[in-house]
Amino acid sequence: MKAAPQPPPLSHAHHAPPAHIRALHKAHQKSPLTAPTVLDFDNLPPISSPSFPVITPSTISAPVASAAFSAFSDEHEGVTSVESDIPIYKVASVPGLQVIPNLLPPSVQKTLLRKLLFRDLSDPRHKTNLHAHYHLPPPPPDVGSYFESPPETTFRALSADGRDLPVDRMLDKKLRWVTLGGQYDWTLKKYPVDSSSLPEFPEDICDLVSSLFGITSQAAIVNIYSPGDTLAPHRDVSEASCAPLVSVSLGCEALFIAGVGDQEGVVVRVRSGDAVVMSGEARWAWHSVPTIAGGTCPEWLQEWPEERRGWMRGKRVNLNVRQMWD
Ligand SMILES: O=C(O)CCC(=O)C(=O)O
Ligand SMILES: [Fe+2]
Repeated sequence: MKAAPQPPPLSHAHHAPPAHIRALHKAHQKSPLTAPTVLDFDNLPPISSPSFPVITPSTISAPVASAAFSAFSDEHEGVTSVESDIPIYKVASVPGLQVIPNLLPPSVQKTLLRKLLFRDLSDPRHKTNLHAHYHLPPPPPDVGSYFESPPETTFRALSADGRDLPVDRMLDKKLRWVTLGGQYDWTLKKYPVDSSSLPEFPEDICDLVSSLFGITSQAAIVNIYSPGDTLAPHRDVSEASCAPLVSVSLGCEALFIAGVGDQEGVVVRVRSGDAVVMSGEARWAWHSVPTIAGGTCPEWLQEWPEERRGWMRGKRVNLNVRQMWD
């Protein structure tokens, strides 16, 4: 019998990416989304072509997706029902890598953004990249979120010689990530040992992810990118579970690279509402984001949020969900 797969040892978090993934990343830092090396699910080659890059062995059924979306929806954005089953594509060259293009309907994307950026970002237990450098008191209850903070709001630097951070600059430039639930320590590259002090993972997001993908969300990184930003090649190996890693893209388009071991990697064009699942062998794949493309936010999302019109036009938000243990 084949032994059950095991997560790699924690020391793997400190391994350097292989040269071929670094080269692929570098080659796509300036390349257009339409480069011939890019796998684009809106422009797949004809299915008869001998090197057809994907297989579609399964779907998320329309009733399952509809139930998941309607449970998640809020009155503000309304409910959308799903008419047909949603295909899950397996990328033939990277075993275990799955892409579900166009999974989340617009109303669900807007609801998700509001939960992440209005609600969860306002909860000081979910840390951001800024907490190490600034006092970040939660927005007062009558204000509700940082997006509604008056423009004169500033955050005090922790160091005596640091400059204060105005709320505009915080939202437009400096905010790079928020961690939900299990608070990943980026310096030590691990999760805290004492889980009793962790904030709960938001229940509604956990329910959405578990009904669509069957994983138990225990930690997430919400990455907030601007055009021109990149994410260097890495592997997510700090979790003690082999459960798949689920990644949802919102806003501007990007290129996403993934490759297992020394096998050739793939470059996928990801759009707002797409999900990428790294399962099986690909759970420990090297991956990176070499390009975030400005001017590619879908039109219906460009003015979001109404409290700060146009913010989303220049952003890509990625929700990266993990199960830390079984
Ligand atoms: O932004 C993405 O698509 C990937 C993010 C990622 O790999 C991570 O947060 O570990
Ligand atoms: Fe990652």
